[in-house]
Amino acid sequence: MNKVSLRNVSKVYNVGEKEYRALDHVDLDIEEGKLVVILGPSGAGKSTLLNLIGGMDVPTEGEVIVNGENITGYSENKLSDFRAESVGFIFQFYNILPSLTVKENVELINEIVKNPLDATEALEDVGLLEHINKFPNQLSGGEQQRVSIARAIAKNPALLLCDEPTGALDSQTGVMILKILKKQTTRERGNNTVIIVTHNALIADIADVVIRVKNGKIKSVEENANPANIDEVQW
Ligand SMILES: Nc1ncnc2c1ncn2[C@@H]1O[C@H](COP(=O)(O)OP(=O)(O)OP(=O)(O)O)[C@@H](O)[C@H]1O
Repeated sequence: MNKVSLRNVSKVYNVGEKEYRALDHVDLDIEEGKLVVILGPSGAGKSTLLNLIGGMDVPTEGEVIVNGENITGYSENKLSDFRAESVGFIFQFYNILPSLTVKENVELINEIVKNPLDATEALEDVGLLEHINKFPNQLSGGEQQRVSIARAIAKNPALLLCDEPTGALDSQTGVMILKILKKQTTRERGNNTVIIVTHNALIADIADVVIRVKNGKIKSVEENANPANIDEVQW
């Protein structure tokens, strides 16, 4: 089953009299339970693609279908409900609340979704068990990023969208996070689909599917018949 389908999708930004075509008539299908990596040079349209798939932005033209729902034309409120129920985000910006402890930041998710994973378990997954009672300003940058990853994992969303999730992390911690992201796609966690935007071509080796984007167009979609073992990835 397709988790995500884009039909003839374009995104045009108008700044003054100038027009920027961030995505140009894109057609794309992504199956459920896949670990997908999107590669491409700066300005290629990768983040725009992620934003449209996650219902954070709307296309200028075309249709976006996620989980069988055609989200094109949804009102702001409906898009917000869709994001809350079905989508998890991991960004370069951590978006954690400074006045809450690590554990409380992850437990926030209990107010949004019906069947979250246990916050402590998610924090153990990302290697932060010993830091759960600290406040964010008592953590390193990489640890703060892992809190936001734990929160996204605890939500256990059908679609997990990640923009440079290992950007601030060393190779060893990055590998740990990639393993967790991969685990999200297993049947045990519900065949979730994980889409990772990255500049790190090494990460593409472990993906089930690699999508290359250039100048707002999909250049190629390749299935990896034998994804590399995550433990062998180093950068
Ligand atoms: N709000 C906006 N207004 C105008 N142009 C925009 C806007 N957002 C993105 N763009 C343009 O759309 C194009 C695609 O941007 P996008 O952020 O999707 O690229 P990207 O592939 O994610 O790049 P990077 O790897 O540098 O993050 C770029 O040329 C960018 O300047």
